Amino acid sequence: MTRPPLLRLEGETLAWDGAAVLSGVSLSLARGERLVLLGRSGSGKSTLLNAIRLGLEAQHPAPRLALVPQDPGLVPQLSVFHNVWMGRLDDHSALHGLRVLLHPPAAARAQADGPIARVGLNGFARRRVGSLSGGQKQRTALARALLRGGDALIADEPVSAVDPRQSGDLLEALRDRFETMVLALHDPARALAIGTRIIGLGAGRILFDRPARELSLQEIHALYEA
Ligand SMILES: Nc1ncnc2c1ncn2[C@@H]1O[C@H](COP(=O)(O)OP(=O)(O)OP(=O)(O)O)[C@@H](O)[C@H]1O
Repeated sequence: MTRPPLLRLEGETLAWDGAAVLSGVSLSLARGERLVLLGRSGSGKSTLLNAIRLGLEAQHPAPRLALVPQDPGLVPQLSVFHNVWMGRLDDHSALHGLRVLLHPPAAARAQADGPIARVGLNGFARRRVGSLSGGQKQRTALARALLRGGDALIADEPVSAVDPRQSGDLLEALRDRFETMVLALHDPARALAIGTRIIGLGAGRILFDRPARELSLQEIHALYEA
């Protein structure tokens, strides 16, 4: 028996302050898909990602989501551990969360160690996030998502600040953790390597929505030309 899609959008117009960014947006998202959004800067990748997130959050029951926004919303004054552990804050009462943040117990530190190591931040758990490089901050946000887990990951250019070798490894870590992913990426080769399905955006609409295995790099590069 096929399971119903997690989300279906039908002929939607996505707009900010009344100005349409994307028109005629129709898509469905099934469990197990790794959907990658590609397009030039300003083509609407974040806008579509946001609409997908809102659509998923409106479901009953809503799937558990892990989010990696473009601005990852880390707290610079707090340590890597604290920021990573915040991925689980809503799993506990506010009081328990505060207690862990004030006096992290060994068990909480141990839970965060795996994701911190997986993103290559071994030995950084006690470092203040404000003292990290851009790529290290981005990896902290990825560790937070890995610790959180969930039914789907929604991530906006989650590896834009790390070098190409690391970015492939980090995307694999996300793939191993999340059955379903929706990613905005700016690297077509990475998109083809990680995605099961690619949506190309341009001219205020979805230009194509196709299985990754059917797409060539040349077809994707056309999105960025002229
Ligand atoms: N919060 C917002 N408020 C108003 N307009 C916005 C907002 N976010 C995006 N836009 C507008 O929507 C359009 C598409 O932006 P969006 O961020 O979705 O593109 P993108 O493809 O993700 O770009 P980039 O690759 O540069 O991140 C742009 O014209 C942008 O100015």
